Amino acid sequence: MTLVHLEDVYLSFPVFHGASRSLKKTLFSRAKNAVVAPSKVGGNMTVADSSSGLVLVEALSGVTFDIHKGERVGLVGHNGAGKSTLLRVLGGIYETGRGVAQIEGDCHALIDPQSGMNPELTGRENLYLFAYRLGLPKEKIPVLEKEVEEFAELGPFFDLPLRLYSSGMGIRLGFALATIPRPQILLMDEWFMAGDQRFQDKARQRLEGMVGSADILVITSHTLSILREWCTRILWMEAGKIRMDGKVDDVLDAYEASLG
Ligand SMILES: Nc1ncnc2c1ncn2[C@@H]1O[C@H](COP(=O)(O)OP(=O)(O)OP(=O)(O)O)[C@@H](O)[C@H]1O
Repeated sequence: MTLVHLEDVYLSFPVFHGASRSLKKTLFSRAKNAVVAPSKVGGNMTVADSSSGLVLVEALSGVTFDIHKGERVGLVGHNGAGKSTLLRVLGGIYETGRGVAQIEGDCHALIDPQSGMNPELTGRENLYLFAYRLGLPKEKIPVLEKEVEEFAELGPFFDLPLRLYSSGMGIRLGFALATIPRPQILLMDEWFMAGDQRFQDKARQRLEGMVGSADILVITSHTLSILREWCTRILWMEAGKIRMDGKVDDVLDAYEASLG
């Protein structure tokens, strides 16, 4: 069974510059519980302990939803609404502070195209490392090697260390590697689609194959046309909470209207 079940999930981050005078002034000038009113950027800030002055940002605040097999869910919301944090909770990268996060099924997160890559190794060696981590059988590697080399189009740079790559070259290789698995639950951050226009077109084709074979997709994006095309359901997040959850056109129309 493939399923995502979140129940009353909370996650806060400590603010290490919480001691700054101007921030304290802002927080303590509010009501007794010192909560900064929801703004159009970031999660709410609270003073967790007034004696130490520990300040927390509430990235997720009482998030509850289920996602079932066959659903393609888009996350929208202002900057700092909690979309990437939610994606990281689903991917098991962050533990929840409170609440239940139940993820049933093999899950793969496309969040940072270069995560897990070693800058001292060549593109080809990074491919071997990636295949080893995935536990792929040895006989599959030559086929993958050809596929990645052709897709990334790095020419002689494929056999040079990653530290010599431009950022776009790093993205090409990272993308080619990260799109090898065929998970049941696919999590995707929009940064993943960076790269030059020609590469984006190729990348899109490759992604479509990956998305098509996944049982569940969760994608964050500020590009609403992508969400309208790829999703069956939208979660609109605001300051760590779900503001609206429903059909693509209903939610995106309301979201667009709120942008003014
Ligand atoms: N590692 C971290 N340490 C401290 N605060 C964090 C951290 N990650 C996120 N936050 C805070 O949590 C809140 C939610 O951030 P998140 O990155 O999830 O937002 P987002 O909706 O993905 O934003 P964007 O659209 O700008 O990418 C923000 O207020 C942010 O400042």
